[in-house]
Amino acid sequence: MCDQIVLVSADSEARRVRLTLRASLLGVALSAFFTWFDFWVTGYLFHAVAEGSFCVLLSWLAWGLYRGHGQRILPLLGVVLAGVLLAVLSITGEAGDGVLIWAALLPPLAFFVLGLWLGLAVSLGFCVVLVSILWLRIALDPGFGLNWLAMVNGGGALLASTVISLLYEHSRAHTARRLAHVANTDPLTGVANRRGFLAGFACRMTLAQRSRTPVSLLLFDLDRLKQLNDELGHAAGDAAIRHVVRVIQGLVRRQDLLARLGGDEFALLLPDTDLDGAATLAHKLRETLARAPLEMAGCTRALTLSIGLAQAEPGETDYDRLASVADRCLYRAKEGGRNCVVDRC
Ligand SMILES: Nc1nc2c(ncn2[C@@H]2O[C@H](COP(=O)(O)OP(=O)(O)OP(=O)(O)O)[C@@H](O)[C@H]2O)c(=O)[nH]1
Repeated sequence: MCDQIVLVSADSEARRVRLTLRASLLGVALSAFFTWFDFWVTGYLFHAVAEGSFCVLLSWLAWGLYRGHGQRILPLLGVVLAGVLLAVLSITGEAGDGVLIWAALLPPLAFFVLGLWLGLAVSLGFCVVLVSILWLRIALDPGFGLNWLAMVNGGGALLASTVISLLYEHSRAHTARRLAHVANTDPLTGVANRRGFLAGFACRMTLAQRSRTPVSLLLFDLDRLKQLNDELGHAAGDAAIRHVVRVIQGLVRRQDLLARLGGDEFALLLPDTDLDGAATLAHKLRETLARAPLEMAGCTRALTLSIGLAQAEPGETDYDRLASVADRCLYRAKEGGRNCVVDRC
């Protein structure tokens, strides 16, 4: 639930809802115009009534989205309404063959507003329902104002626009996931970077607040990386950073959040863990790393960590205070000679 990609996709869902609200407002303006146009200029009363009803329903939908209600169900309702309107226009045949082509607008709208799977379901459902009703009408009533050729053209356009929208939405969603991954991940180690950590932090703290469980933070820093870089080269320093991450990943739980904040500084957020539990884990990390030396550039080096700890206050969701306590402890660990854990400061 607190996965960074999930968080970013929730963010893009919120953006989608905002765009849907704007599109609805545009739809309100357009349908109001066509209601007036068909009522006063063309005299198509049936169309004027349909467009007027659409305008009222769309205004209600836009108002709901504006108030932040039903952000899942209202967009679906909006697309279904648009489908019904397009189907009614196409099925009546009053405006002739040409109007069927407007049905091809529904798939792009559905994919944009509802995303990949719901968009696909609604688009295919619309294709099946519309084509079946039109086929029945043509079969039962040869005088109906639509011919087979118009039907094949309209059905083809509808199917083509479904396939194009599907391909587009699939590639858009893939690119969004990829970008989210790159933006939130440290390329050297594959764990979260500072940005990913802060997103995951906010989500875990909110869950902990709800469940009233303790959360602790470890800040740790690899000891004497500069010296290692100078002696064995930058590639060996990189290997040391990756080794630390590998060792720690073997010791933490799925719900813990490990991140490289920058350079040789790391953070580990431990949900459902108090300060004593965090201190036990911190000692284990330090000892395990010290017992797992890394072979690099032809020699074996034991790596050590300095670790500072802090436990969040009940109800606390702010990163800065928690990080400043853990950072103070980390500073003391470095001052105290490195390769140690400081849990109270
Ligand atoms: N190889 C490598 N080195 C890095 C990377 N990022 C930062 N560094 C180096 O890591 C060193 C970190 O230095 P410090 O944390 O100040 O000090 P330290 O040598 O680790 O010593 P203490 O932290 O005081 O124990 C700097 O020399 C940085 O240039 C990286 O991605 N790869």
